[in-house]
Amino acid sequence: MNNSGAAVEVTKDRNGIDQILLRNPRGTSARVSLHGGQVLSWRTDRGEELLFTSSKAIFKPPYAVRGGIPICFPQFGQRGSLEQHGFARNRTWIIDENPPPWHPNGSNGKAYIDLLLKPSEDDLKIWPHSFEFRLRVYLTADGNLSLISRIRNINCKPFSFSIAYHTYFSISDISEVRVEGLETLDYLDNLCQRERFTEQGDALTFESEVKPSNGKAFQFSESISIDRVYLGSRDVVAIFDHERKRTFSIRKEGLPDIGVWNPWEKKSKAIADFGDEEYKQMLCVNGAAIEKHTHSSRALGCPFKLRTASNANKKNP
Ligand SMILES: O=P(O)(O)OC[C@H]1O[C@H](O)[C@H](O)[C@@H](O)[C@@H]1O
Repeated sequence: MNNSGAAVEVTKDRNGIDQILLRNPRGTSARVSLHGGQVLSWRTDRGEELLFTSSKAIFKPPYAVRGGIPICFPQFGQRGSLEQHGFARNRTWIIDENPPPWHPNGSNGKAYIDLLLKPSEDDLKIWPHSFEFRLRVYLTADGNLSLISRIRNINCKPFSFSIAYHTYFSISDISEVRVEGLETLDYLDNLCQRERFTEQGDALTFESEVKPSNGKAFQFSESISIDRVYLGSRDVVAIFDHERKRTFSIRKEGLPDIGVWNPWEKKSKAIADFGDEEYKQMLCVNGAAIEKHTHSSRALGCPFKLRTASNANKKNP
């Protein structure tokens, strides 16, 4: 516990993997696993969980955890030669015991942890670029959850990568939510071989079937799903959950794009990773950068920041 009342505790999960519990002075908490450097939980001071995790999630390698905030790196989706979403979500990260300092007073009231990932020799065989990935996860004094990533190029040879914070938000029901901030943007539809379309609606809703943008029928019957990457989006996107009267505001920096995914698709491969109809209780809205380059320098790269706030963290007046 530091003098502002913020606490950081390292414990082991039931598979013996270290996890870090962050708690801010008002009782908001977050849990981060070294498996994947993945945030698995973000709770209000009343104990309400704000992130979704599947009841079928497996919390140990070689499985990626279905829920929380997987870090997709060095590849987001299938745009590259690696396995889907890259390997970072499947590796064991370490805690940096001597993290770089915050700017003066920057850590006030914050509960935070710095994690590091460096490639193993096996990683270098499939992706021959030396890097150090530094992830800082923190809870602010008012309960917002923030992630900041910096990628350092270690051997000076420039490389490209993509990155995403694949955030599984917990929602009441997919038909009860709307997403604002994506209006008029162009997006790539993964359900149409990444063809480019322009968002027409005022806000994104899921009340009825979301068809592939080219209007063609799904290849499966009964398919309802969304899987898009919105390009060059505004830095604030909001999810409104009408039934729970809850709003999530997602503020990103250094991340030009936003992925939106819900596998409401009865025959989607991912469906097997969810309990009965559980996929209706989550929506992934992912701050992403589908194309980034490092320069030939060992300097820390520009930060990728994601801050999520929820009105569920606000005290009742
Ligand atoms: O099943 P996973 O590898 O965790 O991926 C889950 C989903 O991630 C992203 O949102 C992709 O755009 C989807 O196509 C993919 O299905």
